[in-house]
Amino acid sequence: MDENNSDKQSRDEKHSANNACALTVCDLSWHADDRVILSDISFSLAKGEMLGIIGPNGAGKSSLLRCLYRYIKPDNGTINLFGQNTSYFSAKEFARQVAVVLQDTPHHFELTTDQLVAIGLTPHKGPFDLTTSADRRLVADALEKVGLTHKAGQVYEHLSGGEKQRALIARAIVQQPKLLILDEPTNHLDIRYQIQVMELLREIGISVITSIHDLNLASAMCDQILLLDDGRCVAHGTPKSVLTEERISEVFGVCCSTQAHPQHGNPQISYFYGYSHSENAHGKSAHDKSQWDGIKRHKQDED
Ligand SMILES: Nc1ncnc2c1ncn2[C@@H]1O[C@H](COP(=O)(O)OP(=O)(O)OP(=O)(O)O)[C@@H](O)[C@H]1O
Repeated sequence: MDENNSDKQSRDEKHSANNACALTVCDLSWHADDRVILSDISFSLAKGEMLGIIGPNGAGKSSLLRCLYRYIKPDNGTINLFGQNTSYFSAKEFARQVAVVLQDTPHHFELTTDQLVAIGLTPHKGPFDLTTSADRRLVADALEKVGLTHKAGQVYEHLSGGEKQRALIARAIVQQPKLLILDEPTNHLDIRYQIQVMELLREIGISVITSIHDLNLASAMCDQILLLDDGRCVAHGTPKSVLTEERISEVFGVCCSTQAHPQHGNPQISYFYGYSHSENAHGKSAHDKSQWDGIKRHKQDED
């Protein structure tokens, strides 16, 4: 009897551990054209947390996201969502659980913004289901969240780049996913909407994985950061643990200094201009820390 109880307890503990962990990626690798693009990537993401994927151009950020949303099939590795291997999900089940916002989206011709946002309802509807007042409310609420209520009836193609981006995020909200994956969602946005969109993504309360180039925005908004370089995970952890001067200099080939942000306390990065490596992160020689330290001391002396 005792043994059964302890078995049950350990099963329950395992179950709740799985539930707390929204996504687990284990040993993921992918190659294309005889070249390794992603190599042995492993990480996990807790329920409700935001993970920022950062790294230089060509590091593999979009490729990793494509594996996660099943656009490409990795050669090796597993991706579990709330303890279930996503490769076994039907397309509809996957769409109920995972929403994706990409940089380049196909043309949506003459759809109005609210019609585009309503597409997010599709995985939850049968082929003959009619639009309900609850559906309309979901769409209206999502448009309000992204500040586009006044554009509801406007043709989506006529929106600005930033408005289109926010409309796509509204569509993802309407989809009510458990995991939201975004590829550089702040690209087209002015600074106000960059902050607003990232804050909105945090407020939704679901697990979010986003690639992002702005390291300061990632530092301010992400719970966890995964730093990729040449298809490998160089570091994974809190912004404070990942965004060190040495690592940023080494991976991105720039000279920088960090200090705690006065509001949130995570690293705020200042870049020194005119000192970047001429070669990119993959081709550059080993990071010469003393060189960067010398430059920083020199700049400080000058000031
Ligand atoms: N289908 C493919 N076939 C061949 N090579 C590919 C393919 N997809 C990606 N790559 C290569 O993999 C590398 C990583 O590309 P990826 O788009 O994932 O990088 P990224 O980190 O998102 O870059 P960026 O910051 O520039 O958007 C690049 O060198 C790219 O050319």
